[in-house]
Amino acid sequence: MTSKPDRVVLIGVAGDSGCGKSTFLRRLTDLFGEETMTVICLDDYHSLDRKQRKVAGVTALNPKANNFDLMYEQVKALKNGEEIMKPIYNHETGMIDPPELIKPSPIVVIEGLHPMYDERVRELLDFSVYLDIDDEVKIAWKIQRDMAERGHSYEDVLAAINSRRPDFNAYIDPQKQYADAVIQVLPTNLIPNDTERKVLRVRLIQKDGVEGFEPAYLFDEGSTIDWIPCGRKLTCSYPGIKMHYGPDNYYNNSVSVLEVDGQFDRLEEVIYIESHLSNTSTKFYGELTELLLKHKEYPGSANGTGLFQVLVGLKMRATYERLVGSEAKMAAKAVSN
Ligand SMILES: Nc1ncnc2c1ncn2[C@@H]1O[C@H](COP(=O)(O)OP(=O)(O)OP(=O)(O)O)[C@@H](O)[C@H]1O
Ligand SMILES: O=C(CO)[C@H](O)[C@H](O)COP(=O)(O)O
Repeated sequence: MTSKPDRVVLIGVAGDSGCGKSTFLRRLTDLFGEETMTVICLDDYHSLDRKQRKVAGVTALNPKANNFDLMYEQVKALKNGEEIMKPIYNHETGMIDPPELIKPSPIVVIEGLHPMYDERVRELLDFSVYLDIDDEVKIAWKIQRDMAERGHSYEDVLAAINSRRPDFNAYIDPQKQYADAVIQVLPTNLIPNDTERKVLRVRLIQKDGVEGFEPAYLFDEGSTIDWIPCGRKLTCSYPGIKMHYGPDNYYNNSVSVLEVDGQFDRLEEVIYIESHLSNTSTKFYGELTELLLKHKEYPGSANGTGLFQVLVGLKMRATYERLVGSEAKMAAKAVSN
């Protein structure tokens, strides 16, 4: 991007480490393209490096280890279309590297532990999502990744999760009340006493009454529906698939919840589910399924995490188009007056 964008749309993606933020961002790149989107990892606003945190006895999740004033100033500047010199937190060395120049794109995504923590930063967001992974599932994912790819032992992974829990509960988890959409990942209800955590129950919690955000729904808006789609049009092996849709209350907000428990055997058959969903913000019939099929290999593609990540991505695209479109219309009106 060389020229200053007319309107920068700011998106927040929140979640703990290892909760699927990178996977979600890869799906967003499919929708927006790398040219249109700048991603800022908020780890870069750690004010204490790894050694200093150890000395001070605080985790990276603690606000004391982060510079929210600088985060606010720089995010605001990007939203105003200005360049910034962003610090860099180096995860390999645990130190803070010299800053880098960041130019704004039409879409700026801030992702990490604290996109909605500071009220000033939160107010700047045009759309936000919180990835809420249940502890049991988080442990299973982290163990799979950190043991296979990072050489950690089972005990190391468990100890790391436990040591972060108090600060996670105090500073990260409460942000979900501010999100426009929450993707909640839970153990399945379909297998009694499941310990494998391969089959998941995934809920998409969509805030009602947010300007320009029309929650997706199943069959009939506002009704409560339980649906077993398995049969002639959807192949399901054990333990099957159950879907649910209905209104609910979440942190004193009225929300619309969509839920998928189970796994898709054949991803191309998700078109059957898609054809019963409304307000998906797709541009053509089957776009949601097509986007899912584009990256079968991403973790979660065969369950509700993939489906809802794509759906939230489509909602972000609709927000972007609405804001850019309305700004363009306002500019045209100003010229004609
Ligand atoms: N939907 C999913 N289903 C199953 N496993 C998943 C899913 N999403 C993520 N994972 C697992 O969790 C790991 C972390 O995912 P990802 O890298 O997207 O998370 P992250 O939040 O960006 O992590 P970090 O901040 O630590 O880099 C993946 O390698 C994968 O093993
Ligand atoms: O929660 C995290 C976000 O990714 C990291 O633990 C945090 O950024 C500190 O990084 P490191 O463990 O590499 O020092």
